[in-house]
Amino acid sequence: MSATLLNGKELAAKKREQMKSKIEQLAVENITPGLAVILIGDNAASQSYVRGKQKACAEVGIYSELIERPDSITEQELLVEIDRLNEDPAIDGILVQLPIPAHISEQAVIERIAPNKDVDGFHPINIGKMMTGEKTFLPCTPYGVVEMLKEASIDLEGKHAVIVGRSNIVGKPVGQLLLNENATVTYCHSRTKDMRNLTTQADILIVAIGRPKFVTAEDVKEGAVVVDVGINRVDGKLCGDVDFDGVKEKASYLTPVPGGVGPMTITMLLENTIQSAESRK
Ligand SMILES: Nc1nc2c(c(=O)[nH]1)N[C@@H](CN(C=O)c1ccc(C(=O)N[C@@H](CCC(=O)O)C(=O)O)cc1)CN2
Repeated sequence: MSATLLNGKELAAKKREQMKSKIEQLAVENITPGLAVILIGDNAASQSYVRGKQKACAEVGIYSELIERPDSITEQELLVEIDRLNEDPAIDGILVQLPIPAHISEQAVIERIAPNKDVDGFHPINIGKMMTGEKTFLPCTPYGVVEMLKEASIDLEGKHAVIVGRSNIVGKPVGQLLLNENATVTYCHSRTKDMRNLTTQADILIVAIGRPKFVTAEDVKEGAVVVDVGINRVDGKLCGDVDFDGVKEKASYLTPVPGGVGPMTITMLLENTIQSAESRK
């Protein structure tokens, strides 16, 4: 069997097209959604993701503001910047591009963003709401993963979802979102013993461990749905956390890298920003 590819690039384009009409509706009420992106330092990947966010905003009609600061910025200076944006009525969403320098507390920064402008969905209040199934801003990558599964009409009810990775921005929340969809969820991580015994039981395998080609065909059950959240650069080429060529012969569905989950991350950020602007009404 060769897996059907879950094309995130195509779904992202379709969703962005649909967003344009929502934004036109908001314009009738004199509302232009606004997103502020804070970029610290000169990490090349972060610069590229931020450029992607700005380009996507322009494409659908979201006003975006880029605040660039050097690595030497203090935590206090950054918090003051966030306070200013929290008060700015033209800004519906604020995000600080991660990672940030080690001398700044990531948690302090996340918690300073007003929960009603936290379009990354990282604030503890929004995480709590996600856990209880209340409407809130969902973290963009996990949100994108679930949207891709739904678009392909993949039934999640009662399915065994195994998550490889436990980061705060992907692993933990994607498990929670799948639990909210009535999947049975198991988490694996770097300290898990006999991981293959768990991954081979997965109907749905989500891989976000940050190691190139970590999951191979031997780790996958025949017919499983495999979602690769990894983005690694090896010898100047992008690859995921899944050995694509081997796993595609065993999985029923598989996300490619690039062109899978990545483009959905930015698209769900746009969705959250529009959702925030709609609450101005
Ligand atoms: N504040 C945040 N920081 C980070 C997040 C986040 O959601 N919020 N996620 C990642 C980076 N990220 C968005 O910020 C992101 C990653 C990947 C892509 C993407 O489109 N990837 C492409 C490949 C692009 C390439 O050539 O490198 C793909 O997979 O097809 C978009 C956004 C960490 N930081």
